[in-house]
Amino acid sequence: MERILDQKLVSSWFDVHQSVPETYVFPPEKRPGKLNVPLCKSIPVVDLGSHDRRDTIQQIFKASQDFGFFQVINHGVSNKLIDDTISVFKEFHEMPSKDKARECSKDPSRDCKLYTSSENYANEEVHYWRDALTHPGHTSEKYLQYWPQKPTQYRDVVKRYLEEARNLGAVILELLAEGLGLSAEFFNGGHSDSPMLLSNHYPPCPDPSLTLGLTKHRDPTLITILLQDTEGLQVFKDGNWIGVEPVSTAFVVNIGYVLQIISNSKFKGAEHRVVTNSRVARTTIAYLIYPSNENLIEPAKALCNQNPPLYQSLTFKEFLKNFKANFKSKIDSTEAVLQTISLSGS
Ligand SMILES: O=C(O)CCC(=O)C(=O)O
Ligand SMILES: [Fe+2]
Repeated sequence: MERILDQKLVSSWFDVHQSVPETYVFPPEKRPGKLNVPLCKSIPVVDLGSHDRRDTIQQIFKASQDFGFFQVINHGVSNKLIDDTISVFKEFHEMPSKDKARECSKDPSRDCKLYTSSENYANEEVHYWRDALTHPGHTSEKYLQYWPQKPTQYRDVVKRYLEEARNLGAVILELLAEGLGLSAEFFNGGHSDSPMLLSNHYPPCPDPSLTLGLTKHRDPTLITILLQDTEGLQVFKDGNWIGVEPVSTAFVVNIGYVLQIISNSKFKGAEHRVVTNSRVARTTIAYLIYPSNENLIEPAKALCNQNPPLYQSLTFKEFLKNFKANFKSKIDSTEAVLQTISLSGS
């Protein structure tokens, strides 16, 4: 099993090919098209160090409505920790594939794991040009015992990083809650207490016009907080793809389906994708804020006074089951994910 995985990792073979293997070539209508899309200066970069809290809330609210995306700076996470974190994941993905597979095979429940393309590799028609490492975002020994021990600084750096990410997530969720007119603590607890870490790695690709790192999707999260240092992430806005500009030491935040439901569609889960490039490997680190499985996902009551609820209630576990059944990489079905629970008939 491990041997098979390590041979499939894009990072294990990308440099022995002059051209893109057939199983990675998207059909013409699904290809990324124009690669040099404009980098978007209009996706707001919000200064969390500002003392004008009302203004900060307003900026985040507007960005969440307009784009489902914003970036944050002056967030309190040190530049050194951000650099160390990016370095440790780059180093991880550059290790020999066998070592990577071994370092990620300690967890009997397979919550800590390495995979390539998507978790649905066996059933995909076309594979994505990415490898991924994921594990729960909790930092207690119960979880940490299964994390990689190579690179040697992995556990130390990633533990500190995840502690900071948790705090930052709580700050952002308070600002989002207040913007929606909910209590600042609204998202504390069950709505946000099952975070996951996901490190994506996209090796250089001989022909980026044929491949995708990730197809158009919305995240099944409450929100996602991403670290990126290289271009590649694009947002679908008003029928066009726009690039999310890497801002040094900023975090990119995007709204997921769960917040779309809870906000009764005041915020929309942002559609995004990842394109590849031929020059450098791109490594990103996502902190995915998920509810716990039994948490009830439904439009917040306070948001259903003037507007009827647009979605049925369901547990997060049920939501995920729906999500996996409806979101097939083969079809462009970001809307289909919510159709089964939509009350509006649209
Ligand atoms: O790597 C990126 O830039 C984005 C990754 C992403 O969208 C995801 O993991 O859901
Ligand atoms: Fe995503």
